[in-house]
Amino acid sequence: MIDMQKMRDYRNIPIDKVGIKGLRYPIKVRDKKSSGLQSTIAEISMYVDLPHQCKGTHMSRFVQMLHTFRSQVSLESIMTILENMKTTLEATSSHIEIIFPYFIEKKSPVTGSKGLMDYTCTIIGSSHPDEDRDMVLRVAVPITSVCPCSKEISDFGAHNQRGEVCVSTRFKKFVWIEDIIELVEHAASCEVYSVLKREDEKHVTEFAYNNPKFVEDVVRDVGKVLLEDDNITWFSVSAENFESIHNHSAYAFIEHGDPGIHGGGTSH
Ligand SMILES: Nc1nc2c(ncn2[C@@H]2O[C@H](COP(=O)(O)OP(=O)(O)OP(=O)(O)O)[C@@H](O)[C@H]2O)c(=O)[nH]1
Repeated sequence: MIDMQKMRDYRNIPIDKVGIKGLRYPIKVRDKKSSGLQSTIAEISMYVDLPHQCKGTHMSRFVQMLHTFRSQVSLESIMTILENMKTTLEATSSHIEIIFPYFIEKKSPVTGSKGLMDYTCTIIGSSHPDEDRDMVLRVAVPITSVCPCSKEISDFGAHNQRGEVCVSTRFKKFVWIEDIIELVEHAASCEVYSVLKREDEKHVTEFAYNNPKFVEDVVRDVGKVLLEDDNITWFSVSAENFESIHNHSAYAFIEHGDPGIHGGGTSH
């Protein structure tokens, strides 16, 4: 059978990233609360570089290789997967993006009603020639925000909305997803819950009203804590409020630290 991918290409153009995108796959992620592993379904993209003289990469090998890891796909195994990708695909660099919902059981603030909150997390890893590696963990956290300006100028009420804060980090040791979520939720006007009874709803409404925040306040409050954390070598924080009085969002972004030679391109 002819192997098209193995044929020669004459255009003299190397390819930076080629591979598979959006493959759904079960993974396990370390769960701080249970001290065990949480099973979830990820959407995985895997790429390698391709030299100018090669016509095509071998797409089937990405999936075959991933399958050898099966339920071992996790934060800890990513670097091994990246190295395996380079060997299996005969490449000099490899790149993986894993997007998954991470679930945390939360109790409502007054009645203690339990429900699962989902947080979208992304792990971006890459391996380059000479063992040069990079990994970014990104966590998106929904929040409630009350506008300080609206509260100040209005005779009663203040506009409030759901927002999303995205924290991306490069780090020396392991980082718990739960710790990033907690940090962001503390910086919000109020955190978001999946279950709220009427007593809870009264509490979160008043709590948020007493704690108004601009998007600027949120990114600064999150950034201040990350700056004090020795384990974090680089971070970015974005806050987007889906404004209830506009048909556009309010947005703020900060980035700090050394993103390494790979730049801050994976920031938000
Ligand atoms: N490179 C490349 N492959 C594609 C493209 N579209 C489909 N394919 C894949 O080509 C694959 C088959 O090629 P290979 O992965 O090289 O399969 P193979 O030659 O049987 O496997 P090896 O012997 O391991 O190289 C199929 O899985 C298709 O999904 C494309 O645009 N580019």
